[in-house]
Formats: sequence, structure tokens, C-alpha cells
Amino acid sequence: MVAKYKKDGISSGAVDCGLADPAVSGTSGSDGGNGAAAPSRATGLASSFPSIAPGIDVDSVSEAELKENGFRSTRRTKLICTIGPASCGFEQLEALAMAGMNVARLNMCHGTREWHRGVIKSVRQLNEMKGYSVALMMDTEGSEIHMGDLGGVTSQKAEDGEEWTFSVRKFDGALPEGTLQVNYEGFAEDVMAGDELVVDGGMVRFEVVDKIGPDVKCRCIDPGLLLPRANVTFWRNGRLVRERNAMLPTISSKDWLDIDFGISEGVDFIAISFVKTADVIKHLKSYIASRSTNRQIGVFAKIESCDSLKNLEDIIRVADGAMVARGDLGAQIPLEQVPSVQREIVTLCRQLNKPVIVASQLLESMIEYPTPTRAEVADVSEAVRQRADALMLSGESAMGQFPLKALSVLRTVSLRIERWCREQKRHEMMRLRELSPPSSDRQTAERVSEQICNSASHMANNLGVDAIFVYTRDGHMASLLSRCRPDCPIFAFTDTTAVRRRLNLQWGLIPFRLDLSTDMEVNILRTFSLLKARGMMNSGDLVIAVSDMLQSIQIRKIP
Ligand SMILES: Nc1ncnc2c1ncn2[C@@H]1O[C@H](COP(=O)(O)OP(=O)(O)OP(=O)(O)O)[C@@H](O)[C@H]1O
Ligand SMILES: CC(=O)C(=O)O
Ligand SMILES: [K+]
Ligand SMILES: [Mg+2]
Repeated sequence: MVAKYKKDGISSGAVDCGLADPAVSGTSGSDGGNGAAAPSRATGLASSFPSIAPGIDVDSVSEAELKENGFRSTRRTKLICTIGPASCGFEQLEALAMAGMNVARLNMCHGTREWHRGVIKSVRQLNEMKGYSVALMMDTEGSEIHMGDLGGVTSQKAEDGEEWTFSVRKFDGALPEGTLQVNYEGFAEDVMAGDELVVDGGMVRFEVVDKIGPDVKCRCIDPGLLLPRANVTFWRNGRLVRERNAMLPTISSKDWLDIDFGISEGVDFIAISFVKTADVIKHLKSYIASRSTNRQIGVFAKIESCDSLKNLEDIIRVADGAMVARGDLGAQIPLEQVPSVQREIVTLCRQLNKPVIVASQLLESMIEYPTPTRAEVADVSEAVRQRADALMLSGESAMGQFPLKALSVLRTVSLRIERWCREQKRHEMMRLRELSPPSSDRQTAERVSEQICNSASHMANNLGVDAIFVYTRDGHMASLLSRCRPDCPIFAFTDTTAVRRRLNLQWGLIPFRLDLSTDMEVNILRTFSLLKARGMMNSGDLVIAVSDMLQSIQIRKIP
């Protein structure tokens, strides 16, 4: 890959994934524009960070946005960065956090567990020392067919008409010239001469010419760049072939080891690749519940296969959220169907109150170039207009030349389109169905919460209030409010750092950690005075306050 322009500040020079000393790393964000550091009070570093106020944890990015732009202009769409060699150093992670990264994603297809452990440690350190609440998402490899490691090189160009061999043989060290490894042992038996091999969602295509034992001879028909461990699908007579590869388990034995690793490292979310049915999600959720007693890990279903589309509603109902994984999805359904499927998934997730992520190729050209294409900006805008909870960077932040610039594009486009949608009423309008029908006592309590949140957000829009405040221990009421997508931001106060991190993935929520009292009035007055003291709100601001501890709605003017 040739850098045609000056590289991004954070990815310049040699890749250093060691732990820089965070105490001396300073703030290296150049386009983040958020200089104020707000460390957690738990670190005892208050003296070196004068902006700290006791009693409340919020990150410097939210704080600066609130101070500079007032309540209404904070960003509602959340941003996820896949971490890779271009972004794994402490200072690089810090720059991304400063530029608005809400969630760091670790793709277990790549890197060793040790490597991932280093990133997790850095993110955790960043949160503790600088007051961020960057959540961690682990993404499983899954057992779909993919290529091997390219024998150590970072990429290989396949030219039109070239002959390549796909082999299920194991090679030690360098691969023979023109050979690619395939991880699925049944590959050579399943494919037939004349089949089309689609690599990396169509970035490169081959036609099968001949089979010789474990080797499949192919000719390149669509040239492109081959990347390590890229996914491979095969097509016959214009249809995706589902042979024995369709029987591969969604969660492989390697995935289970990665999941154990994720649980023990305390990640916030686990995203499951190539989900086919709701059962696999249920199974994983009960496994997690039996392994981690007091910690909740959100399980996200990645929608990236034909099978997942068949069972979409069942899958989303049992998952804690979903990802529109357009990379692989675009290799399994015709490309022209991807936009409508995206819209359908985003709508369904909102109806079912599950956070939804739109992922892959949002700013693909920024892997190599410092500015996005107009088409990419339009794609990002559409996802923002659909009011997806989060947008995700993949290669752009993992191995691209301009991770920070790509994140900055997502941030500025989100802010601009959100404002335009609010001012011009250009959102995707949606009538929300009732989530919980009346029956048992528990559901009645849930129904009350739902009604309170619907009404609070309706009132907030009609009265033009500056913010909704929600006091919530488990975060549920905050997510019910987020589902309503009100015009004003939602300040979510919760008493655990884990819930605060989880809420950081959801649309419109600005999560704070605060020791909650059982007395609502105490909570309200404390948050008013703390936020006022830090310049995040002003006398006269109008706020709607709701709580899951005392099911109530209050309209309050900041004294
Ligand atoms: N931890 C990592 N180490 C090295 N390279 C990485 C890492 N994570 C991502 N990358 C690189 O960034 C590219 C894009 O990242 P991404 O997570 O989207 O991978 P992917 O394999 O395309 O996605 P998925 O497997 O989830 O469908 C990868 O193809 C790989 O080259
Ligand atoms: C993110 C991912 O897995 C995909 O787009 O395929
Ligand atoms: K993956
Ligand atoms: Mg995928």
C-alpha cells in the first residue's frame, strides 16, 4: 500500500504497540479539539489535572463538547474503532479517545491473545487515568471459510488472468509462489470447476479451473489486493454454495477459547460472527452468565449471512444488540440489497430496543487517502439519518494510513447531519410499537418504565427542554429513552463504571458515573450543582428528570 500523502499524526513512524508511559504521554490528539482532561477521581491524580471535580465521572470529550457547544449540539451517534497495528499504541488510543472513540473493537481473526491483552490494558488504563469510558468489544473469528496468513506478507496483488492455487495443505513458513491457504478442510471437495470464488466480499474474484487433490487451481477474473485471513465464499450458477461449510459451528473451538479470554479480561461486549440462529446467542448468554456472576457482557449478533436474515427477528430479540456487518453480508447477498437490508435491521433493532451498529467500508478509501469520497460521506450520512446507534471503522482505524482523520470525518459528518435532521425534521420517522405487553407483575413494572420514557421524550420535544436526566442503576431506562431518539441529549447517571461503559454505545446517551442516593431529590440537586460547577450546564436550563429507582417524571429548571 503506497502512502500518497503525508501520514496521519497518530500512525506515523514505526508501529509501536508497547505501553507508553501514560503519565508522560500527554494529549496528542490533533483534530480532536478537546484538550480538557478529566481523570477519574479514583486515580488520585487530581493535582496534575486541575479541571477535576469530585463526585462525578465524565470524559473530557463530552465535557468539552457540553461546555463549548451547549447541551443540544453534543454528538448522538456513537463511534467504534477497530484496533490494529495502526492504532494499538497508548498514545494512538488516547488520540482516538480524544477524537470521540466510544468503543474499541478487537477482531480475534487477527493478532495473538497477548497482543489483544496489551490493547485491553491500555484502554483500561486510559479510562482509569483520564476519565474516559471507552468500552471494549471483542469480535469472534467464526468458522466460515477464510484464507491463511499469506506467509507473513501484509498483502498480495492478484492480477487479471493470473493463475493461483487455493490449497488446504498446511505449509510451514513461506508459501509456494502463487499459493493461498484455505482454513476449511472440505474446501477442495466442496468446490467444482466453473465455481466463482469471492474473496473479501468481492474485492478479488477467481474462477475455479481445476482440482488436483488438496489443491484448487483458479484464474483471477477480478483483480485486487489479497489481505491476510480474508473471507472466501464460493458461488455456482449465480448462487452462493452452502455445502458442508454450512454445517460449520457458529462458535468454533478457537472462538470458545477467545470468549473465555474475553470474559476473564472483562470486555464489555462480545460480537458473534456469522450468527445463523437465535439458539447460539441464547447458548452463549447462558455460558457467560454461568462464568461471570456479577458482570454483564452484552452479546451482539453480527448479521452477515443469508441464514441470519432468515431468522432476523428471533436473533435480535435474544441478543443485546446487532451489527450490520456489511463486509461479509455483501458477499452473501447481492450488493444492491445491502442498503435495504441495513435499513430493515436498523428499524427492527430500534423497535426491539437493541442497539445497532452499522459497519464496514464506511470510509474504505481512507485506508489509503486522507480525504473520503463523496459517496462515502453520503453513506455515513444515511446511517446517521437512519439514527443507528453506532458507526464502526474497520481497516480505516486498524491498519490504514489515517485512523484519526477517518474518525474525525465520522464525527464531523455525524454532528452536521444530526443537526440538519433536527432542524429540518429529516429523520427517518418511526412509530414505536409497545415493547412489553401487560401480563405479569414484572412486565407491568417494565411497562411503566417504557411509558415514562416515551412520555418524557415526547414532553422533552414539545417543551424544547435542554436535556433529559435519567438516574439508572442497570441502564435500562437510559436505553428506553435512547430508543425514543428525542431532540435533546440524554444525561445518564449510573453508579457503576461497567454500566457507564455499556451505555456509551447507545444513541444520544452521555453516561456519567455518580454515587446514587435512594433519595431522588438528593441525586437531582447533586447533579445540578456538580454539572453547574464544571460549566457543563447553566442556571435557567430546562431539564426533564426520570429515574428507575422512583418511577417519576419531573420538569426542573436549573437554579
Ligand atoms: N488485530 C489486528 N492485527 C493486525 N491486523 C488487523 C487487526 N485487526 C484488523 N486488522 C486488519 O484490518 C483489516 C480490517 O479489519 P476488520 O476487523 O474489518 O477485518 P475483517 O477480517 O475484514 O473483518 P471480519 O473478519 O470481522 O469480517 C483486516 O483485514 C486486517 O488486515
Ligand atoms: C464487520 C464484519 O465482520 C463484516 O463487515 O463482515
Ligand atoms: K471477526
Ligand atoms: Mg465479517
